[in-house]
Amino acid sequence: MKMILIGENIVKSYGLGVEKRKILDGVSIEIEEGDFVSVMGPSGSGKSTLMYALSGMEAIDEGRVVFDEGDLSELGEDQLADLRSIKMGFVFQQPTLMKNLNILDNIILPSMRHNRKNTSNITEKARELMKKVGIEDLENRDITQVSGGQLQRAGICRALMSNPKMIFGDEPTGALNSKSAQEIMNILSDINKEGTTLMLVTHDAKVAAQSERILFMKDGKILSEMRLGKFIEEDMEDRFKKVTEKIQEIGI
Ligand SMILES: Nc1ncnc2c1ncn2[C@@H]1O[C@H](COP(=O)(O)OP(=O)(O)OP(=O)(O)O)[C@@H](O)[C@H]1O
Repeated sequence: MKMILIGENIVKSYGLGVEKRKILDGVSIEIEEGDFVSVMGPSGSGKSTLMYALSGMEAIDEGRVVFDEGDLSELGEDQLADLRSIKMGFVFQQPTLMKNLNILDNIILPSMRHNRKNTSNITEKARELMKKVGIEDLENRDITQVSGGQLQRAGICRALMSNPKMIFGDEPTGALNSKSAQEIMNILSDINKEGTTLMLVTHDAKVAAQSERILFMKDGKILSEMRLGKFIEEDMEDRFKKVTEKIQEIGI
């Protein structure tokens, strides 16, 4: 299987002089195309920083990141921005949508940067995605007129507009009630089943239990890894138990 993402010995510090703190302390990671990886760990352990380092959002101090066979250190800022907007998709806890635009326009806005001429194709694609995630009737709504779960669905549509190879999710279900959270997880799982690689940072054992692999981080290092294999709904209870036991065992 082809590796979509390789991180080798990543070191990243924040701050200067006596304030300098190592946030990633020699992290190595390999993610196969089509994989679904969750990252768990205590608050401040470096999970989000790892995600930003792997997606080229944050420069690293040492080590190497290779995404889709390209070394990120060889790319300039503009090339990195292009890579992120074409081959990667991002879903955050709270989607950052524009208040003065309706849901549809928010979804298509980032795609206009690359494809100004073909707006009808872009709109068609956005409507197709909105249908897929069940918000097709909300395109004219203001972002203040929809629920948190609906807003997150719009965020997912926006992330999928460029058919990215990989989706990075930083607590994508963190702000949602458990029903909406599971609905978002079902959407993300379906996207993964269709071949998109998925990496999620989460505090939620139920979310992590639905992934194929879990990386457990502490103090800027990957402490251990759990391989759960492809998610099967019937195994949820077992998987959840395994994850919670591991969390207790390693004390995170
Ligand atoms: N831009 C920054 N400048 C300085 N320090 C930062 C910066 N971003 C993150 N940090 C610090 O790095 C550490 C790791 O942050 P990070 O967000 O990666 O942790 P996390 O494991 O994702 O935590 P959480 O679960 O709370 O989101 C924290 O102590 C944080 O305060």
